[in-house]
Amino acid sequence: MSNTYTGFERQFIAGEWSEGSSQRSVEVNNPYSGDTLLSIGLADRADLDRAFSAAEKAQVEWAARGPSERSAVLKRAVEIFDERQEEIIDWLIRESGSTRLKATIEWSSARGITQEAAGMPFRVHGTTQPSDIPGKENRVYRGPLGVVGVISPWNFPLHLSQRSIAPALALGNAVVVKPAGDTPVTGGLLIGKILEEAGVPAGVFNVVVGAGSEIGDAFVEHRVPRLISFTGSTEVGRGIGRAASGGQFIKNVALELGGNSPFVVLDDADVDQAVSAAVTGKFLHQGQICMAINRIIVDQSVYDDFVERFVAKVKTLQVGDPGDIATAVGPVINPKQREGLEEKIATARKEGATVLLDGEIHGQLVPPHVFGDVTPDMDISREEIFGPLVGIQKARDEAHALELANDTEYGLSSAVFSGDLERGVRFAQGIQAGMTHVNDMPVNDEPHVPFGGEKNSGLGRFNGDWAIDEFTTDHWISVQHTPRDYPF
Ligand SMILES: NC(=O)C1=CN([C@@H]2O[C@H](COP(=O)(O)OP(=O)(O)OC[C@H]3O[C@@H](n4cnc5c(N)ncnc54)[C@H](O)[C@@H]3O)[C@@H](O)[C@H]2O)C=CC1
Ligand SMILES: O=C(O)c1ccc(O)c(O)c1
Repeated sequence: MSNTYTGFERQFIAGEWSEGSSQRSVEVNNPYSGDTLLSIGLADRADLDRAFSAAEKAQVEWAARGPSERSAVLKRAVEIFDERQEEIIDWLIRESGSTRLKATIEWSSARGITQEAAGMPFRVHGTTQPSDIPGKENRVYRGPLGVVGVISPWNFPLHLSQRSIAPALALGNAVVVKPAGDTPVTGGLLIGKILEEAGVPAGVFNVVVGAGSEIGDAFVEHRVPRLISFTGSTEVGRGIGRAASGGQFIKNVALELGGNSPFVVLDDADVDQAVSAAVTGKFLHQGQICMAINRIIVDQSVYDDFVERFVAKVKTLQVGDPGDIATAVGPVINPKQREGLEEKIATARKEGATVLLDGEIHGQLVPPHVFGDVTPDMDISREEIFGPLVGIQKARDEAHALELANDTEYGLSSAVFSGDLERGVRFAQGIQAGMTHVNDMPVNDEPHVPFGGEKNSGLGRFNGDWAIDEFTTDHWISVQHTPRDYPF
């Protein structure tokens, strides 16, 4: 496309692209090449206040527009996703280290939720309720919350912002988004360009790029937002939940947090199919996906066969330039994440795991590491890895496999392989998670099915009707048609 978007070095507030007012700025670097893509002056508290004030003001008129008008903006945004597909994919590769395959998947996911959201303005239903009080009519009106605050992470920055932004806007809310510092363009500013081109009114959508440490708390505690939609670590999400529900201005939260997905292979599984699912479910985006496989649990009867075939297939993965269509494993997002993975590798070795596969780390490129003879108490079993490492545990039998699968504080996604589908479903029903996939990998998302977790993986669900529930609220209005008799 000839007229690619430019001017990302600014905030998008009240329909204007303006310099951030903080003294601090952030350099955005390509995780593979190390090249500086751009430098942005960060937003300060005053910028944040301007964004929320603009959103509060613009939301009233936006909500008053008919459903077709709001839907039309989102439908135009879908067209722009199509017109600018290569531009969007290129930004995901350069800014987030996404491989071309993952960037294409993410473009499709973000486009898909935008298309799903375009139908949501027509799917908001109120109700009437009977009353025991003579002459009373009970009406329940369902409408927008007002202003929604979105805080998104760097791993699927475009989709994990858009899957909250698009439904919130469709349902008559206004939005302020704070993307992660590593991915301000794909996590927010690019969406600003797309929605601006699609005709979103000034102030209805705003992007503030700022340090979590400088504006993070102010964002969550602000008077204006009625809901904070956060995706990121459980540690940060816990604090946001406390601040949102316990601050001066109480508000709801939608939290999608960490995961520790078990991938279970039962004794009657198709081992080849399980191996293929496990390799993609572990190493797509270098494992930096909340749903990614975090633990592989294999019945002892097929353990050796699975391990041999899994390691052999992992060895064939190309590690390198994320822009090369043949690359399966690209760079991790930043040095901090790489250092964390180096620590996890050292800890796994120290705790006695058997090294089945390893390799040299070069810059942000961490090659796949596979550990065997892993036990549930090891760090690599207990913590979210968020990288191209995995431990394989041996289960005595099905009951032991389920015990191992549930031995975690998390409950986001999961998977089980069996030659008997209904056995797989019965096993899935025993897993304490928001999502389980039978004979498939745990990395799955579709715009119309409930996405979310249990336990310390978060609160709430995204997508489809579940998003409508998250981003709207009920107002009970009773109408007393005839004079009521009161006791006093
Ligand atoms: N479940 C998931 O989808 C994700 C989980 N993670 C986990 O989190 C770890 C760290 O990754 P990060 O992106 O640094 O996640 P993070 O949880 O630190 O940051 C996520 C978002 O929250 C913002 N933030 C941080 N502190 C804040 C505060 N006090 N108030 C308001 N906003 C704040 C960040 O700027 C970013 O936009 C990863 O190693 C991984 O384990 C990270 C990304 C996604
Ligand atoms: O949290 C995540 O990592 C993540 C990634 C991709 C998705 O489609 C999604 O819903 C969540």
